[in-house]
Amino acid sequence: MAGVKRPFEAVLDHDRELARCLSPPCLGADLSRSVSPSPGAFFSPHEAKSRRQDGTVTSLLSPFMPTTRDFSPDASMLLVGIRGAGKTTLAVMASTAMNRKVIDLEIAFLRTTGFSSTDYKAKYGILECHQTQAQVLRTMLNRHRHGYVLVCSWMHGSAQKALRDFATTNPVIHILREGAAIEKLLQVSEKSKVWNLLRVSNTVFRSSTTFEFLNISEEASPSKRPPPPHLALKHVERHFLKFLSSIYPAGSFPYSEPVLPLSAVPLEKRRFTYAVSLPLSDVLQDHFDMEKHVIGADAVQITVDDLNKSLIIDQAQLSQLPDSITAAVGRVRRDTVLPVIVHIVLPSIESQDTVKAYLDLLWHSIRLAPNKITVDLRVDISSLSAIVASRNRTKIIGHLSTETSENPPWSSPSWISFYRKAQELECHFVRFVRLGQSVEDNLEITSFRNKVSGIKGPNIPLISYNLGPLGWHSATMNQFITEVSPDSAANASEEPTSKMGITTVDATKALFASFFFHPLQFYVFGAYVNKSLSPAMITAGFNACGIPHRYQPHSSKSLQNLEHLLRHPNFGGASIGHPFKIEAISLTSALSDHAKAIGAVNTVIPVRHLNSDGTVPEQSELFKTSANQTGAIKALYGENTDWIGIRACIRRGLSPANAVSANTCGLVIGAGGMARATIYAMLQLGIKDIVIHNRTQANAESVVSHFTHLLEQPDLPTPLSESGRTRFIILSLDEPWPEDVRFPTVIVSCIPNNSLGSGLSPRLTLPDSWLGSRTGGIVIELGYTTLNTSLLEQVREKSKAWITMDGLDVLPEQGFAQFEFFTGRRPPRKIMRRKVLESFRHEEGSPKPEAMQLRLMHVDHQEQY
Ligand SMILES: O=C1C[C@@](O)(C(=O)O)C[C@@H](O)[C@@H]1O
Repeated sequence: MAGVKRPFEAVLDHDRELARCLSPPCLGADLSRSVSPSPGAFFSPHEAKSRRQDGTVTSLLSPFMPTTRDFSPDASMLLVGIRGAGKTTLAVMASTAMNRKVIDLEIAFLRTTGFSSTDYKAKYGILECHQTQAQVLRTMLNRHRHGYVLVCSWMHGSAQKALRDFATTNPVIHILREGAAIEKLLQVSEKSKVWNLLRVSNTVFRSSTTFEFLNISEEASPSKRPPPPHLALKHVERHFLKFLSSIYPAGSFPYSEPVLPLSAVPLEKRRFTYAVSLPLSDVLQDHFDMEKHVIGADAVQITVDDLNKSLIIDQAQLSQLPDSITAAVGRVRRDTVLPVIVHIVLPSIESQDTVKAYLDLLWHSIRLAPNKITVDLRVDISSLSAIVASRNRTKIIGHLSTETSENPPWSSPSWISFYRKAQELECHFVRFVRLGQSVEDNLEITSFRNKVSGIKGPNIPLISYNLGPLGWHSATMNQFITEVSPDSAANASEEPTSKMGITTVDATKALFASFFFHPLQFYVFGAYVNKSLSPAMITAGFNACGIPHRYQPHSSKSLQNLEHLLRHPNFGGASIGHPFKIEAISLTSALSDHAKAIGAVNTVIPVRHLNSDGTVPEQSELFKTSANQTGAIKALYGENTDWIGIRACIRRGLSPANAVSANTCGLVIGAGGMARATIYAMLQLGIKDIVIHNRTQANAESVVSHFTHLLEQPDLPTPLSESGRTRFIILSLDEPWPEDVRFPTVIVSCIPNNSLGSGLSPRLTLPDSWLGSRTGGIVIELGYTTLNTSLLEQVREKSKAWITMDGLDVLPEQGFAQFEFFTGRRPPRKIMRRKVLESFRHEEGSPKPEAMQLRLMHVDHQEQY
């Protein structure tokens, strides 16, 4: 739905009025002056005043932070921001994902008064218009507290008051866009007006909203090649849903929750997890290659170390920091699947100016809903506790770092008193780091950890280690969320500085070198896997992360003679290929819920420790006890990652116009193990009409009966529990498309297209009448031996609205999940995707070389689901 758009001049008139009402010392807003923006900024640095005439520093922001921020899953959200920020598009995305209605306040105003805001203002004057808008706003907010997405761009005082009241019970989100993008979008000749409007609106909305989301536009960056059009909106959609899921309680987005295995295991529950520390200025660089910097990391820490510099050097620079932090959090959240930590460095507590600026930045950062934020434990408890109380779902790391040679030893009681302070603040983690001064410091830290574990009160997980070369040992041995430098930094600097930390690759290599981790042997098993691309792909991942495991293909006529490989103490795990995916269940002692539901496995991992009652531990435990360890194998655990790969490709390829709704239909071709994984992926995405075509009707019937039975089970986990009226329909090619079923927008062909099985490359095409979707859809051919299948050619000829994908798209996606099971580490996605494309050798149906080149180029834009 589209909002009522006001002419741009009307927007400016309105905001000129508004600027007059704003309090001068804090904002320094004067729309009559023109400013020239600096690239990437939301407003001009020279205009924002933060130092008063008398020399005292005022608050950079007016923190508005209601403490009640525990929203119910159905709490309506209100999106506010200026025209052009993309509120309506985002509202539609949220409404589809959460199954809610959108209400545009401009339309509500028109319906209530019979006038648009502009006409009403012309007829009754500006004050009357503002009052009526505020009334409409209050009425609509009161009536629609649950189950809606509301959109509003009114900024005047009475509207702001209504926003603040609503924010005490519901999420009120300020939507921003970079100045360059708004400028381009609105095509206004006087650019300074746009920049001034942005400056004012940011200040206004920051004082009446609880959250802020930067709607990053790819076109805002002139140096970056834009992604293909069908992907541009997907990036925005994924980014926004990821942001919303950090605000709403877990489970609020049943069809878009993260499904990668490590996403379900908190960083502190795994062994050796790393937060790669990226300086704010690096993240904001135009050509910043995010993946290169986060290889092997489990979280990304944005380190804001600009406070000292800014206060001394440049007030204007300081005033830009909130915008920069917003932009950096946006980029990291959009470009990775990793949790985001914001770490603002407080250089000194002697200067009140610095502490004040520090607190302002903390208030601001909490608005961005990062997964974690650090608070410096030197700051007084009353200032920090207000921030902690407003944290919503953000976890708090009580932080203390001493980097000078006078820093107190670990035996000093001051560390213990800071730990107690963190307990009082109800921090979720404590992080203590100090410059290592002797090798003995690494031993002292162990006794310090023991001392902490004896402290009365809540047992807050402790992250503690020594910095610098003398501290590397303790940093490597720290169990979770160790701060590390990006690998690229190590490569760039020939002589590591004393403060430079270890990288994830260094740490991983050190764990293997010191026998904490052991090199293991992995396989892909199948009847004919000599040409499998998995070995090249997974090995590329191992190498990039500094992991010395080996992965090899092993073709075999049967699974029965593999026992010696599966029970070898060095066995690390295996991918299971065609035709063993169902039979491989018989090798396992326990299956994941997904593998059980699908009735097929494609991943087997060893279990080295059983529970005391002899059962296999929870999946999350396996990462800790079995990954990267040799030793006697007590059992095998079976998982299915094919559905994760198929789900990721469907999500990536479905345009917002084809977003899954109650009537979406999926068509599955085939009835083997991959067809089962596909049906399961469709159910997980909320597709409720599933049509199956298979040459042998009896096999299709058995698949349908399998899933019908599954959906009848009580206590199904979400989102399967939502699949109430799911219909399964078996159709043969000579039948017409059923009248009461929408044309399919998701088509997945699961026929193996290598020279196995049927012995045929598929020549299958669908009746033209089945391809009736006017908005096209996505067709995925799961095989990758033959890329240009008849089906893919058929839909490509039909219309550009059909997006086609093949096994070269699905293989890495399922491989990422497998890599996590095999190593307990996040996969380097681009490297693995690239390796698959580079290693591919076609059997027939040669893809044009330039087509492959194009695919390699697009690897940069592929979504991270
Ligand atoms: O289906 C496949 C392909 C595969 O078997 C291969 O040969 O690379 C690897 C499996 O993990 C995956 O499920």
